[in-house]
Amino acid sequence: MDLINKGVQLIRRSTLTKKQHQRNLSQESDASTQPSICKTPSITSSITSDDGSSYSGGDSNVMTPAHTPSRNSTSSASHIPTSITITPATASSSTTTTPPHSPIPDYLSSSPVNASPLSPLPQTTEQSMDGYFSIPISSTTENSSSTTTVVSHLTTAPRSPNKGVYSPRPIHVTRVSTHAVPRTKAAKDKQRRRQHRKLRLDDFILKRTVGTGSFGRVHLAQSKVNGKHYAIKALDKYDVVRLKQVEHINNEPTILRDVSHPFLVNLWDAFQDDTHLFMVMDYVPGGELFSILRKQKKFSEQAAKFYAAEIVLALSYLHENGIVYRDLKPENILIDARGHVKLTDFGFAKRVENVTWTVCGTPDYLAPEIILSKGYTKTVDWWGLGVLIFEMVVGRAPFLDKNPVNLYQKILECRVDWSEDISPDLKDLLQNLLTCDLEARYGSEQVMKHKWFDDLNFDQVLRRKVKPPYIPKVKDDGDTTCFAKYKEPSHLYGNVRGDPFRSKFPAF
Ligand SMILES: Nc1ncnc2c1ncn2[C@@H]1O[C@H](COP(=O)(O)OP(=O)(O)OP(=O)(O)O)[C@@H](O)[C@H]1O
Repeated sequence: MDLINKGVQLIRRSTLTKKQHQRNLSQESDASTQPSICKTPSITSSITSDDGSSYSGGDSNVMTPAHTPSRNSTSSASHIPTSITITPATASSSTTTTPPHSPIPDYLSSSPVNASPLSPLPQTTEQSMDGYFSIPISSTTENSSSTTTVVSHLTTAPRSPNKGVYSPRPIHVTRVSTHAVPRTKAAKDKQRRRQHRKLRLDDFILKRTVGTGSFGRVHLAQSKVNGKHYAIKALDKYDVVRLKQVEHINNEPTILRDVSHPFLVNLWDAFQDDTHLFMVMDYVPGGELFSILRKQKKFSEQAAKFYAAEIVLALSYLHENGIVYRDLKPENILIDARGHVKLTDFGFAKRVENVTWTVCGTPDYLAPEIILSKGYTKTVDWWGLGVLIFEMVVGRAPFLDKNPVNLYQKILECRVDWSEDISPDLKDLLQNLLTCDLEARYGSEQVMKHKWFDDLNFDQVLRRKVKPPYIPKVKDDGDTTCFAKYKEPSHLYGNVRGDPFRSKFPAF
């Protein structure tokens, strides 16, 4: 009981610290249409014992203020329908017997990895709406074992940078990889990402903001080399340091560089200038699952099953690679042009050998073992999956209370506010995910074999062969209609000033 009080007190302190920053959708212009769910900010804090000492093994030893979001959106995404036709999954009825293991097998030829920002597009290559390009990077060969410098063959043409109009220009691309031919698709993807020089802001035309977070914003950006669109997350170094998030922020590119999976966002590079940190990712044009859920209010079980299955595979891949994600929520699930998911925001993801202690995540989604300040493992992500599925099907989180202390008590007692909307099979699955008994809580294999997923073939899911319930209407790879509008900053990046923080961010 002592431990519970300590945990709840810790959360209370943490929550109050961040309350002033807390924003939710009621601040958006179309607040009248919002359902009962709100965008919930992520929090982080290390566990400090009564005597003030820190538990070893945590991410940081200091009680940190919240990982505070500031979503300054001024209107909601315009293209998301208020009702979507949910088509049952088209996969065969057989259940997967072998859960897909890391690394991603070769048969995933339709790689989710996009064209490199420095890779010119051959004129014969058609730009695909989901960002798939089947071109090799530049004119290098994959099994070359030496470092070569190549020059693309694009013709020079005048650009209109101010209007953001793309015209190709030649660029020198240095091949830095000298590795042997990669054996797997994942390895190939990783190698492709290393095959260009370090990116810089000047390689892109920065366009509108598509999302905001605690320390900065995510821009749509267009490569000056190939005209393709990317997402650039820009974070203010000063804020990151002030809010003691240096380690988390370094974790994000470090982990993203190491992963490659159809349902994870792809990172091309991370770099910094004097004032900001930048991450260049594939742009995922369908917007947040959160926005779709908000407009829909809730999903049919069949639709929820589709999203859940893709997330199950993403989490399983991360766990097999020793990574715990720790911030599962609809805000962090993006929808690509074909309607498949891309998990983004790896700010809380961490390589975990055994257990970790940091209190981080989003209040509604916090697992009991995190609140209890117990060491925890990847089991927290399976708890998060339970909360996510519940929220998709019911339209609200399973544990709700305006008072954070009561909310955490409910979580600790696993007092789920069940709904009639849930089928017996799903209830059984959720009871095995939303359980405080860590030994009993389902993991990857048990989830995939559960009867709720009986009509879904996970091999088909992994191959992106199951038909998504909702396909966003995007007209080109830089379409932003699925994203809310945000107030743009008056001045952008590139200020040159003394930079005392550069060495704190080796991952950039
Ligand atoms: N690759 C992407 N393509 C399109 N939009 C993106 C992409 N990455 C992020 N976004 C948008 O930007 C928003 C903020 O991104 P992200 O969550 O990574 O930032 P953050 O600073 O870590 O946020 P928070 O502080 O809430 O954790 C996302 O919710 C999403 O709407």
